[in-house]
Amino acid sequence: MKGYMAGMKILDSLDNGLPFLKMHGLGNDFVILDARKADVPMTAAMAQAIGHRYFGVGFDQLVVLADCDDADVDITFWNTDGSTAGACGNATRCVARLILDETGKTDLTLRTGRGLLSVTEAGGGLVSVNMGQPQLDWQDVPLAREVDLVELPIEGAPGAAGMGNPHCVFVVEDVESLDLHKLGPIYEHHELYPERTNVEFLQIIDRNTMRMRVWERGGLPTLACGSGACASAVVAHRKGLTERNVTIKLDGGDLQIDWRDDGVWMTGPTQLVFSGVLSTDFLDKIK
Ligand SMILES: N[C@@H](CCC[C@H](N)C(=O)O)C(=O)O
Repeated sequence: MKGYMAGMKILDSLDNGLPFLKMHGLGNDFVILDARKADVPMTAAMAQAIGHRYFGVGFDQLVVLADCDDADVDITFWNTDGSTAGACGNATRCVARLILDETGKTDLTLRTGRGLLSVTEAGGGLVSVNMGQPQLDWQDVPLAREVDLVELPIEGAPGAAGMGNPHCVFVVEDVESLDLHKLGPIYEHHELYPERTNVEFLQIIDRNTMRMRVWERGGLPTLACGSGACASAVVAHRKGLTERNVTIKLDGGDLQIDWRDDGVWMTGPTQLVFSGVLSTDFLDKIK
């Protein structure tokens, strides 16, 4: 420990602590741990403890980076309830920004639970990620049984799509008036979704623009959800409401989504906020 904190005994536990980065993509915020050089064992209980906004650092998702043979980096996503997710679009962009800067490359391949994702530097501080083709078979979302994915047998006839994680997408008249804390948990735990689901509410502005609010699986509304924006663009297009290329206006800002022949491309900004160190004292207590 250097500088004015040198000699403060309690701060010794930072010297051998665990470094992390705090980033966000449109206010969807992440703690990023780098397990490429040193092992970072993670458990559901540790993720919950680090994610606590008062007793920990706080995040919407915890992201662990690891080495792998077939991509620039392997990424695992944890939710605040200690569950893991196969996809997280905003965190994928944030990690992409780190690796683009670290390597000096303009194109990357990232491994996530969804498989290999292509990334490209989009200029102006933006990053584009190909989130892959949407999963449009009921078993892949997954849903509990075979139903019409464009009009689910749920009041309001939402649509379903998988992006490596499940999504339930409602189209509504007035998205601002919705009480996400009331509605979110009802649909997150709907019996049609055996692995629970992320829940998106869309208001169509025109054929290339939508407003979206989200309740994420894991039990919280977030300011943005990249995979949710991709799933929403897919559902809205399949319902005949929008073109394949849309601007999605989220609470934290705008994402560009383009459903092309090779997959759903998502383009948006990222922000590195700060770096820190989890103290050994804290880590000993949460292990
Ligand atoms: N914020 C994310 C999605 C994170 C995972 C999600 N909560 C899940 O459990 O599937 C995004 O930007 O995609």
